[in-house]
Amino acid sequence: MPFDRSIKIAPSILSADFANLGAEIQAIEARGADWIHVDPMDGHFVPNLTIGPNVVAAIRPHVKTFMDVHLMISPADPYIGAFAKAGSDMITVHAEAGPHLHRSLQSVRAEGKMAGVALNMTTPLDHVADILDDIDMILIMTINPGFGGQKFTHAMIDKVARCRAMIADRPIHIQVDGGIDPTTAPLVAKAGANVLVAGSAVFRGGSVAQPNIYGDNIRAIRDAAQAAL
Ligand SMILES: O=C(CO)[C@@H](O)[C@H](O)COP(=O)(O)O
Ligand SMILES: [Fe+2]
Repeated sequence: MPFDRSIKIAPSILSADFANLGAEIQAIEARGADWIHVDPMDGHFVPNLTIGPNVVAAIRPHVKTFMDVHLMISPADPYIGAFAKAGSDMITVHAEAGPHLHRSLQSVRAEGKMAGVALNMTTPLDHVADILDDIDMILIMTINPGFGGQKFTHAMIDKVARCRAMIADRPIHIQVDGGIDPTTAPLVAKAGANVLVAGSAVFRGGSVAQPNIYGDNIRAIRDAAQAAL
């Protein structure tokens, strides 16, 4: 199958109602979510504690699309097996999480999962330039990781463009995460990102009782991004 570089909207369930995660996932998938983005955080690599492998396993039966797991855990290696067995489709590790990024990627692929690398805003593209064959996705952070609802960092647009040039025609997704909404989505899409994570901009104003708002929010982000291509 040819590599699919079309725009994908990946709602971050960090902004969902945690008391209703299964229903929230069903609601956003029924209204256009392409991937489900999950944000495990360890209270050490980032100053927040969120989701562990048990929760990922619990929501897995509700995810019919693609489970994209962004590990904000350092070191990640001791937990890769657990998140793989919980049903992740993509496991993304931070380049800064250490101690050996390439070994982490090997572990993810050995579990039969797709392997992503997240780069914090101050981490240069050089960290992945020599290992592109071992990567399925590069996640360019557009905020400091740890919390939803932060403001997009415009300086990252040029980094996305340089990442697009670096990967050329390789089958690697470029994901952006942080402050993506209908205003910022076209900027990153034009620069070359094809997987747009959005938490607050998807869940804002909606609920499982008012799910059509999720559909409106997803559509607004996708339409804005596609109009820029
Ligand atoms: O990884 C993270 C936060 O560290 C994200 O996935 C956020 O959940 C995105 O939230 P918004 O900026 O879209 O509200
Ligand atoms: Fe994330």
